[in-house]
Amino acid sequence: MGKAVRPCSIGHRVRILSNVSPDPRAAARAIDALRRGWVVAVGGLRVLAIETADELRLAKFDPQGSADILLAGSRAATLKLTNQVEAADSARPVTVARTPWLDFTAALALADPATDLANPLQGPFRAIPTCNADDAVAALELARLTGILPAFFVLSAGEAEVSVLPADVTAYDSPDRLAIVARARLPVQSCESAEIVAFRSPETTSEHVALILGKPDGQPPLVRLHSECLTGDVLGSLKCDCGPQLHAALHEITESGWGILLYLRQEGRGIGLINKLRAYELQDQGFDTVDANLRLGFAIDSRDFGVAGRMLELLGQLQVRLLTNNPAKVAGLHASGITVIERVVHSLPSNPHNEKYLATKRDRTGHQL
Ligand SMILES: Nc1nc2c(ncn2[C@@H]2O[C@H](COP(=O)(O)OP(=O)(O)OP(=O)(O)O)[C@@H](O)[C@H]2O)c(=O)[nH]1
Ligand SMILES: [Zn+2]
Repeated sequence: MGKAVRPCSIGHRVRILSNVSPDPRAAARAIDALRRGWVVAVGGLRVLAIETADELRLAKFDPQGSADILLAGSRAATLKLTNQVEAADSARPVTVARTPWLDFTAALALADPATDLANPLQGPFRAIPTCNADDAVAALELARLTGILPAFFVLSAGEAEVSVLPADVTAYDSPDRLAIVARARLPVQSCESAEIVAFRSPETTSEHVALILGKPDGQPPLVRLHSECLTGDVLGSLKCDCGPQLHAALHEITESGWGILLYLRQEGRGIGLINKLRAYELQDQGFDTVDANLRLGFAIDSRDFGVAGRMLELLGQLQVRLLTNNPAKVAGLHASGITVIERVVHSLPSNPHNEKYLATKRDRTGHQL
């Protein structure tokens, strides 16, 4: 099957706007719109998220039935579509040409891996060059920030109620505008004199917190970056090690004299609760935590630890001892100007449900135990 030569028609009208400074609020509007199933212009593309669309919305968006499908590279690789394009990773968009048999139901099956094993896909499907690649990358990033599947019906520019540019998306996700907004005394089991400090930025809904345990004594604090895990932290899930790690960190920090636990709203390594639960469903089918993320069309880990760096900077702590097995956390803090003077191993006993998960972290994501 050869590659189709289909010209990309660039949306000049929207492109002209790229001279103005980035507007993170435009990204916030776009996230809201995608969640509600509305059409969004991302640069020179118009997209309709497959997950939040339906037959009627699709017919209105695309009366001719000519909208192609935009997928993340790692999802396309799962669908064996990447042999038709250059090597793909999750961040690299792949466009699938629309065909008469690619109706709404078929598009949903391309977007959602839940039924891959039960219903082999009907094809043939054909990958074609992606128009406005930067805009397509920004659309995929918006899907992650929205917590929906990274898959869209896509048309070139035209009317849309909401429009956003790639630079707006980057500005939205930047920790630069994070600020301290509230702080209060919070006695906790491990430390009665703890203080909680809450952070947020004007556009995002993520409210990160720091728990300061003990009194600063002039020494670099022992710090734990904890990424949100509703299932592990609150419900006591045995599938991961988050709950025990959280509680052990609170005690270890208190015992060390003083330190800080950063509770980062990065559920599911940044893909959100719903997508994490989709990954769990795939894990029930036999895929490990890494492959499950890739099959969904996400990176293995979407977290940006710059947010933690910014929080430590706002707390005036530029040197830390870090409780982690994850070298990416050390590198992420370094990249945001925080010196990690020591990495302290943070391993807890496994249980029969998380043994494989912990082995995958060691073998596939470079965790050092
Ligand atoms: N996508 C996805 N996220 C998961 C899965 N299991 C746990 N998580 C998320 O992974 C994050 C837990 O990571 P952390 O404990 O902060 O850190 P880590 O990368 O394991 O590194 P350590 O500091 O060594 O513990 C939380 O956001 C969890 O919700 C999974 O199977 N899939
Ligand atoms: Zn967890």
